[in-house]
Amino acid sequence: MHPSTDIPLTQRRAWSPTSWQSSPTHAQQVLYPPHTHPLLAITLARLADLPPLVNPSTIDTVRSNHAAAARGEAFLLVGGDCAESFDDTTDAIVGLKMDLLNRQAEVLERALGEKVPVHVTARLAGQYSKPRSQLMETLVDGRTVHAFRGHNVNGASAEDREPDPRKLLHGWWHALAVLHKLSSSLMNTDKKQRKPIYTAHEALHLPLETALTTPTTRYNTSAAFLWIGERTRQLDGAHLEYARGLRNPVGVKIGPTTTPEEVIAVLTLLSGPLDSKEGEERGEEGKVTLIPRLGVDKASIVLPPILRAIQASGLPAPVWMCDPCHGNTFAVDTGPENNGAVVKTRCPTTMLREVEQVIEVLGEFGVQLGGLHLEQTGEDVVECVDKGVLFLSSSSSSERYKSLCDPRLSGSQALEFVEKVAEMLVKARAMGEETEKQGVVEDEKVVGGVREGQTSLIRVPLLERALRFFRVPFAGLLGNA
Ligand SMILES: O=C[C@H](O)[C@H](O)COP(=O)(O)O
Ligand SMILES: C=C(OP(=O)(O)O)C(=O)O
Ligand SMILES: [Mn+2]
Repeated sequence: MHPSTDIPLTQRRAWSPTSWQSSPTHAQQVLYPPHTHPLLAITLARLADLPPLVNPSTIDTVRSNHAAAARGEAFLLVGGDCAESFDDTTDAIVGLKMDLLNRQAEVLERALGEKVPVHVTARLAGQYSKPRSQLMETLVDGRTVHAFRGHNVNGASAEDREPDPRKLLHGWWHALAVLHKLSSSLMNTDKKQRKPIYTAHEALHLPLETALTTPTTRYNTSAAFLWIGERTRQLDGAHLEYARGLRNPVGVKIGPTTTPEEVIAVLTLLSGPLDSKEGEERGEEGKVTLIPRLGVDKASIVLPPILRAIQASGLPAPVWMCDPCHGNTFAVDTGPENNGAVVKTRCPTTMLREVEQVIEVLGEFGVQLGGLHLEQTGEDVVECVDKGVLFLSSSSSSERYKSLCDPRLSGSQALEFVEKVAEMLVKARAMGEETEKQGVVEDEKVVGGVREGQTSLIRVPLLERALRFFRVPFAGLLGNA
């Protein structure tokens, strides 16, 4: 799925916001009908003329937050919808999302203390373009239509599936409205909003992202943080070519089939320099955020070779941000009461186990988890469940499954989830400190030449203790909704 045909840097052309156009777009291109191409061109030109949605100085701040997270000196919380809806650009719904993120940040801050500031980023104000497993969908009436690709592209209703370029401009205005709420809340005198909420989305729709990128200064001014999805991170592909030139910090999702070679190639590519001649700066730590989304019980198999390869590479340290959502999605049939509707769901306890496992494996390599990436909403939805059924026979419960794409944790589930993750992080950090002290003692013991020249900390004997240390009680965790 991800060919390791990396193009050596020496063969790459100079980067520009459009240099990706000479690389293959392996998957997920939006196929606009030919009759809309003139309108697409006009729309993209209009978008390129609009003012920045996010100020470059904000992007610089976020980049330094990510550098701190890569060093273990900050924690990044990212949360929001799978597919943000234009219909949710309301004061109430955006407000609920903000309240949830603020409460989660408070929980994490209380747990991690002053030495580890928590920075909050929302999948908001631009998370309007979606990759899909199947780009076309056959409806019950036999018609084949485009799959829903996010409100930037088409509508969720079967009648509105033709990609429409005008939606890109609508997306810009919705993003502006949401950003206005985010920034004006900081000015409220009641001080409920204590810290900025930055914005992020998947850099999927390359023509759009290009239009919103400043050519000389290389900022994508539509969000502070952008990520490349699991389906579009091909090493020779257009998405990574686009991302490698950005000044914004960039995330890369990594699924269970990811190899160490791929990760090293991704980090090398995104850590610059931009071409063989320029003498450009090398990317700093935290420029890249690796976002494992492995699925439960995969971390101990997939991550160790990757961590080993990174530690041996001398490349700038990435942020490690766990997405426990995308590897743990499954479909359920909701039964005859709901006309046999099949919907996607996730079990919060399974997701939590993935976070625990990722923290544990990172800890074995002396690395702290630097961030958490959740699909969530502040609303009281029923989309993820641990036990029981998703839809009860009453229509009120099916009305509470509202997601346009993947299932989200409800506000109460997401808060409880972060409370549990905070406990895990505290334990992991305590373990890390203990291991480091132990490492110093070990190092002192070897001075004198017995193992001179060996700089690695001796972690293996501590592993067993670490595993015992980690057990977090799960009982009674996260009931339905
Ligand atoms: O959010 C991620 C993807 O867009 C989503 O998981 C794809 O879902 P699908 O498999 O239903 O297309
Ligand atoms: C598409 C997404 O995830 P992934 O690329 O990990 O499947 C997402 O985060 O919405
Ligand atoms: Mn999703």
